[in-house]
Amino acid sequence: RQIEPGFGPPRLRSFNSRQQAQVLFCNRSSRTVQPIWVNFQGNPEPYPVLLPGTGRRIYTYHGHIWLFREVNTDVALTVDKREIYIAPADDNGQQQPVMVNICLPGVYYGGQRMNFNPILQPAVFTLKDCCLQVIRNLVKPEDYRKLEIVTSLYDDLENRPNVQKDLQRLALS
Ligand SMILES: CC(=O)N[C@@H](C)C(=S)N1C[C@H](O)C[C@H]1C(=S)NCc1ccc(-c2scnc2C)cc1
Repeated sequence: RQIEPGFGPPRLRSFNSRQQAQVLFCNRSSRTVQPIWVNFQGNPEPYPVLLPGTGRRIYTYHGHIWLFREVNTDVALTVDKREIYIAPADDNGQQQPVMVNICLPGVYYGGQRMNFNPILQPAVFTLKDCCLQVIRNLVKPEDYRKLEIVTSLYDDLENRPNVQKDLQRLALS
């Protein structure tokens, strides 16, 4: 990826292909998922949420970039083990939609081993990440430092998932 001189860091952005693609967003997780479209300027645009276990047939375009987050917490979900999803070119106009299986990290839903009770699949967060998510849900940020825990965990709690931070990281990867 060549870095354009003087235009700041590279940005991940959707390609304006105008080639329509029909996909099926499938929320195979126990969380409420917010699809986020990375627009042509590289800015994240949130779309309507999908409740746990629901799907929705949507129109997007070849080369458009999506990522999926738990609503309110921004916890990252994955599609085929990846953080971003790029809508595929339409296979010569056969309009059968492409499945987009949105799962918690570490859960893979696809290939031959389709597990038909996907919602029960265990998430693969570390115990620490699970605990940080729970504490962030219970404690207001201004109260984190009242908790009698090792100070390094204050930083971990304050270092909550963030879409902009992840887009910058993904642009460099
Ligand atoms: C020229 C162009 O590409 N414009 C963008 C704004 C368009 S038309 N986009 C960007 C993404 O590729 C999706 C596409 C739009 S806005 N498609 C309509 C649409 C509307 C709602 C949804 C969603 S996502 C979760 N629930 C719904 C209803 C998905 C797609």
